[in-house]
Amino acid sequence: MAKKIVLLPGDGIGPEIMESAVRVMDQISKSFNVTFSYETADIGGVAVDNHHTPLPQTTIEACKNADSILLGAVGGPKWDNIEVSKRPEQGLLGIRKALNLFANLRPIRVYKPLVHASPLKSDRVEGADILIVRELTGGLYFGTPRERRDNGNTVVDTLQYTREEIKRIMHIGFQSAMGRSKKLTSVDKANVLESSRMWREIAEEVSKEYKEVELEHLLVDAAAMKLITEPKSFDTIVTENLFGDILSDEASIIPGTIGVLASASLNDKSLGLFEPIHGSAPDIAGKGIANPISMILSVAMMLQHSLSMPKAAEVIEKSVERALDEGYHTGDLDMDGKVLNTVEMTDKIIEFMREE
Ligand SMILES: NC(=O)c1ccc[n+]([C@@H]2O[C@H](COP(=O)([O-])OP(=O)(O)OC[C@H]3O[C@@H](n4cnc5c(N)ncnc54)[C@H](O)[C@@H]3O)[C@@H](O)[C@H]2O)c1
Ligand SMILES: CC(C)[C@H](C(=O)O)[C@@H](O)C(=O)O
Ligand SMILES: [Mg+2]
Repeated sequence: MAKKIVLLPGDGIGPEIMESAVRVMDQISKSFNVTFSYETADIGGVAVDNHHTPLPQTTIEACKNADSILLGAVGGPKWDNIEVSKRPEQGLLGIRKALNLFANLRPIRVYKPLVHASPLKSDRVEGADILIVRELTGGLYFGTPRERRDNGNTVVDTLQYTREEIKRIMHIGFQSAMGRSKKLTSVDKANVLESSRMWREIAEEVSKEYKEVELEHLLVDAAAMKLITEPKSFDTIVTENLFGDILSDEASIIPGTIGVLASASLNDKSLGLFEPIHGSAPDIAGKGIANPISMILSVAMMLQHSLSMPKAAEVIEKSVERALDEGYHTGDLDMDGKVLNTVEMTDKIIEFMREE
């Protein structure tokens, strides 16, 4: 039976790179003799324009009935000054919450050809391979109250976590570390925040169930520094929502561009949403020059984590690596070789997929 994939292209470069994703899926379909059926739905700014809301009910329903979901990106200057409930980002936060996608996996791998694309010294980044496990449905992003008070002169955001929310993401962190090199760094701000002190307590508690995993705690400010100075000292990182957001963009310095970083957002069933970690890149949208690799590797993560097709995921990863290895890249990467646009880069990757 056909696997039902919901496509949420969104805004800015979202639709441009989603086109690459679908072409890659079509190639997988041919090579592995599987059928995918696609349903495209609106989210973010385009949904505000078409439906007056960044997350139409029809989009939520389509996602709930899907085998898997691919998302491009949301947001852009056009919608920056509209009322908060209509901001495109609310669509993304809303779908994460509606589907209970609490576990966000953000791998950072330095493919060999990217070693020289990084602004960091080559010997520091060569071989770096990190997985950031970001809690995605709690913390400052969702706590209430969140409001202006005192005639707009005071503002409140709330950082709230339940024990259960911390425990379940901690298990994902330990399980991920078990499948890697069995080292887990839990990042918090326990010298200041009560939420972080509870986070640390729970990390210790859960660690008793994973005796083989070496657990270390690191304060987020020090983690931010060490990520750049000693990226290879990290393996798996588990952290709360906001810290994970910031650290994962920072980590894009390691491979040299945010345009190659993909992510998986999973719930406790098998449903997942797969998307680049970057945004809608308004500065390059419409120019056809966006790096499609973040989106193409999101397809690979979907095949691996949600559709039980690890071999197909591997074919994609190998082809991406080969394209970079042969010097083909988009303009966001500072490396030798040939600069291609989005469509040409996708063509190259698909050409190599056919040869796998
Ligand atoms: N998941 C998401 O949908 C998501 C994530 C982050 C930001 N946003 C939204 O996107 C909008 C723009 O945000 P921003 O500019 O701060 O961050 P951004 O990630 O969109 O862009 C940051 C920089 O990275 C570059 N970049 C990003 N993706 C690229 C790619 N695939 N290829 C080449 N270059 C790429 C951009 O050109 C820009 O210079 C905002 O509205 C923001 O809220 C959405
Ligand atoms: C657009 C925004 C809501 C989102 C986040 O902060 O989670 C983005 O930055 C991300 O990293 O996916
Ligand atoms: Mg972010």
